[in-house]
Amino acid sequence: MLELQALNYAPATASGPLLQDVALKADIGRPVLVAGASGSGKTSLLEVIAGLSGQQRGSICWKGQELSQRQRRWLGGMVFQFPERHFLGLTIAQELRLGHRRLGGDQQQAALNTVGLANIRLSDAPERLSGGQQRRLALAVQLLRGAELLLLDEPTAGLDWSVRADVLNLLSQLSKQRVLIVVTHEPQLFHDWSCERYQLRNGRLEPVTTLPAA
Ligand SMILES: Nc1ncnc2c1ncn2[C@@H]1O[C@H](COP(=O)(O)OP(=O)(O)OP(=O)(O)O)[C@@H](O)[C@H]1O
Repeated sequence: MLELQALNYAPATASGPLLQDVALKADIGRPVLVAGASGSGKTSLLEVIAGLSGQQRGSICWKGQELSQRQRRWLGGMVFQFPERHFLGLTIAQELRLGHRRLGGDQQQAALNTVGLANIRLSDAPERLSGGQQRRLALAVQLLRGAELLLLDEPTAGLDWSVRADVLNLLSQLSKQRVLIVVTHEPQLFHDWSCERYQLRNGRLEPVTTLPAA
């Protein structure tokens, strides 16, 4: 459903290519996990897929059609590692309405329930939520937008183990109906996750069959 071919990304401000000859396929029901050390290019990869950056070479196709950078911005539901840098709403309710302008109370509550935020106060500022809750809120906005492609940057970073398990369960559930790509520097946390696994090293992506040691 999503297919990247021979992707090269080399912004003018970098001394060399950040992504080189990247190929990847992702489909509904089969989430993709990309592991990589800090600086290997994980966020750059998601940003190019989401149309926040443009590649120099290669193609990104969705359902067999090549997409422009602008079309990718529309398609991709990016959940940043630090969503608080991207919040626009002054309250949680306003933030949710970015995903759906005429949002009814039931839809709002359903989205919050889905991401495990059933009991938060909608009149609070999004910044009052914990880091893990902020990522869930950002995810709820993308679900309300109806994003068919979810791109998650380090969804487990900085969470304690019990919350991590909830996040992994949530991602598994979401991947049954959407194409999902997760990048992480802690792939060991995903050891029993059913997914396609890749390793990113210095901008080069390789499929992996065994996980690196924890
Ligand atoms: N626009 C840019 N211009 C120059 N260098 C960049 C640009 N974007 C990213 N880089 C550099 O490219 C490398 C890869 O960055 P990227 O953020 O994609 O890595 P990452 O794997 O997500 O790292 P981390 O896990 O630390 O967030 C880093 O060395 C970064 O400083």
